[in-house]
Amino acid sequence: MIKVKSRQWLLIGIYALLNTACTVAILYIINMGIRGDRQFNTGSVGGIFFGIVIFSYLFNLFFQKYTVRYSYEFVYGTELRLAERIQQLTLHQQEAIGSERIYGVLEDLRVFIFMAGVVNNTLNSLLMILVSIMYLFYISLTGALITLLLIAGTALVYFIVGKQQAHRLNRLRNYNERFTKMVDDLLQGFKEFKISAGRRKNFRELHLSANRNEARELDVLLSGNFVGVNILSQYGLYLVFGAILFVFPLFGGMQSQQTGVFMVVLLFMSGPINRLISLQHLYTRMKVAARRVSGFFRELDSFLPEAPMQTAAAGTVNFETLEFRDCVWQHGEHFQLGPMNFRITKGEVVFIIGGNGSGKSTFIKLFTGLYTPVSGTILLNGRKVDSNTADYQDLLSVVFTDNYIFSCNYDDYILEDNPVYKKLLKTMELDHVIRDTMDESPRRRFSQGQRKRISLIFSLLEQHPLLVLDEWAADQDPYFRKYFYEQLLPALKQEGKTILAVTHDDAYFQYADRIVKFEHGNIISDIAVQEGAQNQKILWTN
Ligand SMILES: Nc1ncnc2c1ncn2[C@@H]1O[C@H](COP(=O)(O)OP(=O)(O)OP(=O)(O)O)[C@@H](O)[C@H]1O
Repeated sequence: MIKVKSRQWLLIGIYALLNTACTVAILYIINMGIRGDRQFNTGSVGGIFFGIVIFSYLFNLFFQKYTVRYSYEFVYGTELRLAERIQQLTLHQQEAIGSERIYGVLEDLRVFIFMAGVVNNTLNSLLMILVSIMYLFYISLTGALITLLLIAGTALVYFIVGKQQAHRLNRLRNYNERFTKMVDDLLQGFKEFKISAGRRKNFRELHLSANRNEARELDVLLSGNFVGVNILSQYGLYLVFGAILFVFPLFGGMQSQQTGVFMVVLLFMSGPINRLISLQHLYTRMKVAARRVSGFFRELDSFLPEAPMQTAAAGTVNFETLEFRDCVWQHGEHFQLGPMNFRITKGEVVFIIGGNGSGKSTFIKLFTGLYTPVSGTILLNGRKVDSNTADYQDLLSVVFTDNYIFSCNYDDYILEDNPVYKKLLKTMELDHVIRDTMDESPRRRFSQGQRKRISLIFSLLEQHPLLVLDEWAADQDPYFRKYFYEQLLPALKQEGKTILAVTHDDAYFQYADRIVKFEHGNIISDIAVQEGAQNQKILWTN
């Protein structure tokens, strides 16, 4: 997931070498100074000392700022890449993934903010340990081997414990993902919880508490294990001291002066070792996060559709007819739409009707290219096209049943001082509710019927030839519903719009040119409404 380029490896290598050289030189000069070495009491050594300190400071500053930038670019860049990939998914794929996984990945990503600190501390500590060990070998081969053996043993314990910890951490992340879904329920279903004490109790006691209790225990266990291993390594270091002080002399050991220097070096080493140990939980968290994030991206990659074919009339689509031939869509094994044939011609008003669950909304998603047919062909102006292309979708404006109003304007039209927008506010009888043309004015809380009217206004501002409405009038009051069917739809038709509308309003069926009826995922009738029928109510029968 994190790719380090050869240029970056080179920079890390140069940094590691130079930084170690500087640190060794600084410590060497201090050591000599402490020992009161005469030759170091000269101005030139002082100059060298301050020179190295300033150079080392500036060099570290540069490198650490570089790694900080790299970490943040990685986190923020991956967030952008994630949003881009999600937008590339089909609706069906997005429905399959679920929002909690996406929130989970965003949370996983945040741990990489600490990447710069982890890399810098790890590099510095490892180098200091390496230099110290080399020095230990210089003082005493056997003593250094014992120390190395104990360090290797500790590293092995860490490796084994780290593996178990990673497994537990992964389970913890799964609990937290489920928790995100519950928070979603808590907020989205606030009203439903508020009106039922039993539901609230069950949510808290059977679901939320169980989830949080198990997650807490896992977290306690994880942190406890990390603390345990940290303490173990600290005491392991005391054991090395003990071995050098008490056991080693029994076998001939080192001379007392050597032992003193050896202990000083060991004490010096304990700093970087403890630093590495304290970073252990971050290593594990990053490892788990990296695995989860890259696994998620692999899943998204496997979803990515093949590059869509260009539409026949790319860029210059002039809508005349749209035809679905033998098209099929399946919701898993539960529901199949089609094989169905459907055609709509410029200027037509077609009503889609049928019982609940007959497949009307599924058809709308197929018609708008949100679902691509598993078989069959789509013909635009008589030429075969893919429906999941921008060219195709630029033909359409849609208001879904569960319409969503964005928190700001992501469209190409401008609302402010737009005379068409002003006129549409009047037409939809919203001018007394939305009194100005500010962009944020239509984005506050409205009634369901008002939200639908705002969405219809936005759809009309897109100025696309085909208007698709899924049960748009269902939330309108009787007066406005009548106005919609009797005046608005005919006016839009007159303007040249082609309209496909899902409806249950049988009182207004006469305002369509054609009525297409769905049953069990199939079109069972496609009937043209007789000319002049507008003056009489059509009674729809099976
Ligand atoms: N995302 C989905 N995943 C699985 N099954 C689905 C999905 N969406 C719809 N279905 C199923 O497909 C069938 C048709 O649903 P659809 O929403 O198209 O019906 P509809 O005719 O619009 O009904 P209504 O009038 O109630 O809105 C139903 O059985 C529904 O359970």
